[in-house]
Amino acid sequence: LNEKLVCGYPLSIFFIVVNEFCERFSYYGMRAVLVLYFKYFLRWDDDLATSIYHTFVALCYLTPILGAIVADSWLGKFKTIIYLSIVYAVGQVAMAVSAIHDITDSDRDGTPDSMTFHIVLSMVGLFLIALGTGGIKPCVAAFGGDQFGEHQDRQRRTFFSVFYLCINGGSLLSTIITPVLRAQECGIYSKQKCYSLAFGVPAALMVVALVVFIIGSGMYYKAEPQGNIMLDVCKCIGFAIKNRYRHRSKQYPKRQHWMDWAEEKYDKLLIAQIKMVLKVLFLYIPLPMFWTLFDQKGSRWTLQATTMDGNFGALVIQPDQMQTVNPILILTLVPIMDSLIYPLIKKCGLNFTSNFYFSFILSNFQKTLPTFPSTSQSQLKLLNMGSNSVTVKLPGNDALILPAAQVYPFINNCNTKFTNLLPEVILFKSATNDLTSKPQEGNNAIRFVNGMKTAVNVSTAAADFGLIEPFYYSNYSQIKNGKATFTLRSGSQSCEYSTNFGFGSSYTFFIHSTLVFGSNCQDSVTAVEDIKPNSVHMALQIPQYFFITAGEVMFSVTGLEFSYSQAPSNMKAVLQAGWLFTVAIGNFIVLIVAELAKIPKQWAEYVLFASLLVAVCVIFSIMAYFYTYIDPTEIEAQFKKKINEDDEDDKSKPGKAEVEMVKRDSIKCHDEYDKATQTKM
Ligand SMILES: C[C@H](N)C(=O)N[C@@H](CCCCN)C(=O)O
Repeated sequence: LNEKLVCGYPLSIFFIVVNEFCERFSYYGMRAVLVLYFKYFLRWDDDLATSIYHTFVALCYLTPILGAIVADSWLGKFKTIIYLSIVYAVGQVAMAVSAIHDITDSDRDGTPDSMTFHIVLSMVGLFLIALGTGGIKPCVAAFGGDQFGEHQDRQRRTFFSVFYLCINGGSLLSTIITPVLRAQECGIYSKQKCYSLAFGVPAALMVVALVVFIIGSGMYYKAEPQGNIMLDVCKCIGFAIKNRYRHRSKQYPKRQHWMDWAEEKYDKLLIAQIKMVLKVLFLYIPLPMFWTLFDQKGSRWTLQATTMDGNFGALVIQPDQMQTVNPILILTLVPIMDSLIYPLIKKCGLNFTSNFYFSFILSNFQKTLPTFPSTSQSQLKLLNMGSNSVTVKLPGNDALILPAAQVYPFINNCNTKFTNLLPEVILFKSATNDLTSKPQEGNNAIRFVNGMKTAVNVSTAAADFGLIEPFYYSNYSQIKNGKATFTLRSGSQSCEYSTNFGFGSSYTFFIHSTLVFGSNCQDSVTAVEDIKPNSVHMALQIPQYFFITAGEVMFSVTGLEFSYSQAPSNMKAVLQAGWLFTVAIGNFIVLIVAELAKIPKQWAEYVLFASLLVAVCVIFSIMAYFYTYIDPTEIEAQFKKKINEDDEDDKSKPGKAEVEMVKRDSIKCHDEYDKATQTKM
């Protein structure tokens, strides 16, 4: 093993933890902005964005099985990590390139002309990333563990804690940084949200991760591939099922466990080890439901944050930055749990690792959208541009008093004819480009109506509304939250109008006919709220993050330890892959619900998930209650002792010992065992 020690730790593990930090930065940084990239760059709806996001996450947790097989039976962990990291980095670069809108923006209007190119490239990129990140996942942690000798148990445990903190450190930094990069504007011909930079930095970090890992190359202990234990396990289970089926008639005596039907061909130790694994895998059945809720942080919760108010005083939080709450809480909760809560619970005589906990999603809902006309209706807006109130009578409706400089939104059936309106009342039918949904990414959609008899030019530092003809209105422009000052210009004369914006609102500003340029035009513009600003604060997501993270600390960290401690020595990787597989299933459940169930109300979907988790928790508690802890090392030692004793006996029986030797090695040499038993017959 590694000779170079620093403070009692092999020097090589420093390269491994730095590699993990950079790799997790790369993964979580890209993941943080992914759903917004789908929605705002590829222009997918919420359900499609959520589905593709969860398909990707599910794929990331299916590929560990592939990585474990390649590493164990062919390349070894070191080479597998190197090769798959290259695939991973290429995938990240493909994502960054796919987000450059200028590549296909031949008319230079800021939107890609061939969306297919961007979709195909980003899907290829995501596939390569899933292959890379999932493939190396079971290898990196195990490779780190391999660097410690038998006598370094304490150091190995500390390594795994530091490893988990590195995961969350990388995740924390990247979920702060990449949303900031995404919010920047960049481009060659036109400026757009900088998704290419938000994906480019994670790509660079993956290259750094690879380089750091290669630098440590000379210092690692590289265990040789041990043969494919996963294949052996599958073959043994397959044989047991086949053999049980062949001997289904009542004339054959029953065996204690169905796996015992593999005894004719397979070693008793392997069978005992498989029984241990199956026992744990059975306990895993309810687990995917936790991941179903947990992994919605990156999809539904981020989309929910886009409709919320992110103003934290001195700090304005981007919707995707809310995901940082999870690693911040992990970094604070894990030390608190480890040093305070767990020892306290232990003192009370409870075995904590046997308990799994759950969290509920506290969903908050908001209604800041107005009632929009149905397909059989149209929307009218009445604007009194005069200086006195007027009474308006619309056919089939009561007379209404419309105060000066006020707008009245009115929904009616398309066929109604309006006549005899007072000349100072402007009647305009909402144009097809009226907003019917919240403006993108917490921005405000603003337009102007010119009630003057002369054309007016309106602009701000961020947007130009152009020249608005008399009694016409401009197109919408996106304005960020905070104070905005609009300059209204007619010929050489101008005046300024300032107002404050929140998040996600839409306003129509009416320029009065009475406006006098050169004076203060603050009182000559009326703001009419078409869509209310986001009224629910993003801080309300913090409790739901707290609960889900508390669940993660108690469930994920203890679950990992549980999987490791209950796995036979040669099947630790098998169970790690099984554990990660539950994450994949969890993401498939979101996929099924988002795509197939199509629950119209978001709150109903949240309630469904929370109820399912409660039900699963009850079932899981019952299963956990009946689970009896085992000590795999003890069981394996007993088997080995028995084999040694049998060996001693067999030495005195010439001929038989040779056959039994072959039988013992049958995990790897089934064919030899078959031949040996045939010879014996
Ligand atoms: C960042 C997050 N708190 C974390 O620690 N993630 C772990 C486990 C993820 C399991 C399912 N998404 C990681 O290895 O990234």
